[in-house]
Amino acid sequence: LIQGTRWNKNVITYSIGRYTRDLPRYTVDSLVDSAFSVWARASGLTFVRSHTRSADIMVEFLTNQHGDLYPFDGPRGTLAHAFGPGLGVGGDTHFDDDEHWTAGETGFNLFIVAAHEFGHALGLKHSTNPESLMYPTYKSSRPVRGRPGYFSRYGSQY
Ligand SMILES: COc1ccc(S(=O)(=O)[C@H](CC(=O)O)C(F)F)cc1
Ligand SMILES: [Zn+2]
Ligand SMILES: [Zn+2]
Repeated sequence: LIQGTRWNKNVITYSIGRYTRDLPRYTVDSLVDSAFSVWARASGLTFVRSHTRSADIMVEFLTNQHGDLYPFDGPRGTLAHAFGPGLGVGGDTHFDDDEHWTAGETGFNLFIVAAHEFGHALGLKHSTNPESLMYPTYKSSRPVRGRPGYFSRYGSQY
């Protein structure tokens, strides 16, 4: 959402608030951590998990009206949103809990969506390159035999 700025520090804290019931908490923790590590490798920033609401990036699963100007829309449609860097709501990343969140190929893959949203939380806008993590639309890519899978392609890029 409010985008185009950058964090003015290299160590950024994040905290996970409300979880989804679609996945075990430790799975959400690990997918969120992996999504941050994509950007840590790409940017040299350090992301540190905190358990307080004073963290820079609050990560939460929410539905419909949830206290900001961007209510979610039930299943499908908007999957998530993130505010650009800044104090308070800056960096906060919300996932629509009316989606079915998964760690695999069905539903919406939390790692893929989180990695995209955290790009926005770092101030990045969309890319026109369909291969890019910041491409505007979600696609669940089933790795085709012989072609690198979604993850390994990104892995090689960062
Ligand atoms: C690949 O990651 C995403 C793609 C598309 C979305 S979205 O369909 O929720 C998009 C929000 C966004 O680009 O972050 C839409 F405008 F709402 C979120 C994550
Ligand atoms: Zn929100
Ligand atoms: Zn986006």
